[in-house]
Amino acid sequence: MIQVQNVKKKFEKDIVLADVSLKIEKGSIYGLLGSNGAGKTTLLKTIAGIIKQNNGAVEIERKPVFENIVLKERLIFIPDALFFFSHYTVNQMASFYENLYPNWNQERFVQMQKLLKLDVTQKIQRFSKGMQRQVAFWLALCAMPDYLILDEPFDGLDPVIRRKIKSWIIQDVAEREMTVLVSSHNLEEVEDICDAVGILHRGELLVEKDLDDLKADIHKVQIAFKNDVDDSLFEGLDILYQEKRGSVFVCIVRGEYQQVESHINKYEPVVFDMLPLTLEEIFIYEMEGVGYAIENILL
Ligand SMILES: Nc1ncnc2c1ncn2[C@@H]1O[C@H](COP(=O)(O)OP(=O)(O)OP(=O)(O)O)[C@@H](O)[C@H]1O
Repeated sequence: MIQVQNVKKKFEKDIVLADVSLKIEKGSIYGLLGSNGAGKTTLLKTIAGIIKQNNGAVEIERKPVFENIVLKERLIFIPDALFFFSHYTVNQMASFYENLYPNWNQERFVQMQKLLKLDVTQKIQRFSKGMQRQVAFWLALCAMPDYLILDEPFDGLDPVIRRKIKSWIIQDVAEREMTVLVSSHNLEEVEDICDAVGILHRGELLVEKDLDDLKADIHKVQIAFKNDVDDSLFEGLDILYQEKRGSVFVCIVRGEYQQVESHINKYEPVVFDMLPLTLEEIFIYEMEGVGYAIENILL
């Protein structure tokens, strides 16, 4: 488990992380979203133990991460700007990783090469940007980390490789309870893999949600009635948003599916649809609730 408690980080006088607390359960994938300059990379580097917070605590398995060599053998951070030693081939870089990470899996390295089809004798810096990113994931996943921290990880990967890498990550989470923290500007980019999402804005975590709960608990409802309905219909629902399009009411309702359904059915609607919301729509309504327009925060 990763636990961040009341973390503050300043660069000179600039407060980049104001007072951030979050918890990432073992074997889960957490998406950290936010606009440019929100503080995502700073938070990721703090959690990876690369930089030290000014205040608060960053712990993995209840131990401080900063300068913790034992923990770092089980943690990999893939930054947005990749780093490889110049002139190193994939094989040489793999040997470097093998020395650094005790759980290095050579068998997996060979298997993944068959799928990625990259030349292990090629100098990494001669590869394209997307191919270098493939190498970063390849090496990271062969180090068998218990904690994988990814900063804008999918930029520059083609859709086929992106899907393949996401499925490898999900497999490691499912099979050996790897814990993943991934940052992105883009909700759609991470919504298919994350269990929970937090939105960071100007150094503060605005909302943090478990996605299954969130999706199960919020619905778009379209209803129409033959005659006028009395106000008790809406009073009995937790409505986040409501508009009338002709004779059809369109509402965003929070609540358990069956409860909402049975409440509305009592009023004998002639049209009644309950539709799931996209994650982006859910966040738009949630963020409006706390006074922010999500369009200004995410892509
Ligand atoms: N080493 C540093 N020295 C001084 N200021 C820094 C340093 N690193 C980051 N900052 C500042 O901290 C703020 C947050 O930067 P950070 O890279 O964490 O944001 P981000 O959310 O990852 O942004 P982006 O999505 O654009 O990558 C920015 O204002 C940045 O200028």
